[in-house]
Amino acid sequence: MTALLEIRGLEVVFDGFRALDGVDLTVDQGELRFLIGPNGAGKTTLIDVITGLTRPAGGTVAFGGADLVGRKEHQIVRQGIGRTFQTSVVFEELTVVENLDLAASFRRPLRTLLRQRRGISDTVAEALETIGLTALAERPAGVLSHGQRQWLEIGMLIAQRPRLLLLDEPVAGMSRDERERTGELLTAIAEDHTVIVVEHDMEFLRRYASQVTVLHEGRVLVEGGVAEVRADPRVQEVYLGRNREEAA
Ligand SMILES: Nc1ncnc2c1ncn2[C@@H]1O[C@H](COP(=O)(O)OP(=O)(O)OP(=O)(O)O)[C@@H](O)[C@H]1O
Repeated sequence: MTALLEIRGLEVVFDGFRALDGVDLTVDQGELRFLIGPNGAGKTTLIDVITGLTRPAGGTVAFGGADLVGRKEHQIVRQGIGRTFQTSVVFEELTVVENLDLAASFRRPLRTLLRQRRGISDTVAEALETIGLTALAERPAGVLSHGQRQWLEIGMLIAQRPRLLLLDEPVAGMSRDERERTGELLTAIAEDHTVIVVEHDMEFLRRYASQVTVLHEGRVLVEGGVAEVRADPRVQEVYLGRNREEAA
């Protein structure tokens, strides 16, 4: 496998506090990697550095061989990195398909955009099918349930055809059924994308993760297969401590 993302010695300092303290992370092309860690471990900060929102004090972030440090957010999006945010980016008054179309359009020249207005592009149709919202395509996004809205956001990312997707707590606030559907969605997406998922939900992790990186106090504590990571005493201590019985 080839490394798509190679992070070395990453450091982020906020007012003297080291939020990331020498993080190394390699994610191969086609991988589905889960990133976990207790509150304040640095997970969101790491995603923020990869996407250009936060500038590191030191270290390198190579994506497809090119260094991303110092690039602007929109340049990084154009390089092929898409992320979800904790806050929604869906336009409620637009339909599901219009939201997808808008997301897809950012790479298309204006002429193509106008031509394709009359029908759904293949990219949008594919995204719609992947997220399972075809039946709701013409409904305004404002009527969607919390789970459906999260899937739409994932669909909007896919429609931009990224090489790397970064998903920040995709099952937060979801019902059991929605979690299950999200797990299946992630598995499907991971077949042809590289995906990094930040997730707190241990049950979700147990069911859908294979490779896991555990962050703790701004460093990588442990990395490996999900079973191995869950069984690691250091992980149990810092992360699963409060769920030790469940983790056993
Ligand atoms: N802009 C900022 N200014 C100062 N400190 C910050 C800033 N952003 C994050 N931090 C601090 O950096 C540390 C890492 O935060 P981060 O949000 O990356 O953790 P996390 O692993 O995503 O946690 P959570 O699971 O709670 O989302 C925390 O102690 C946080 O308070």
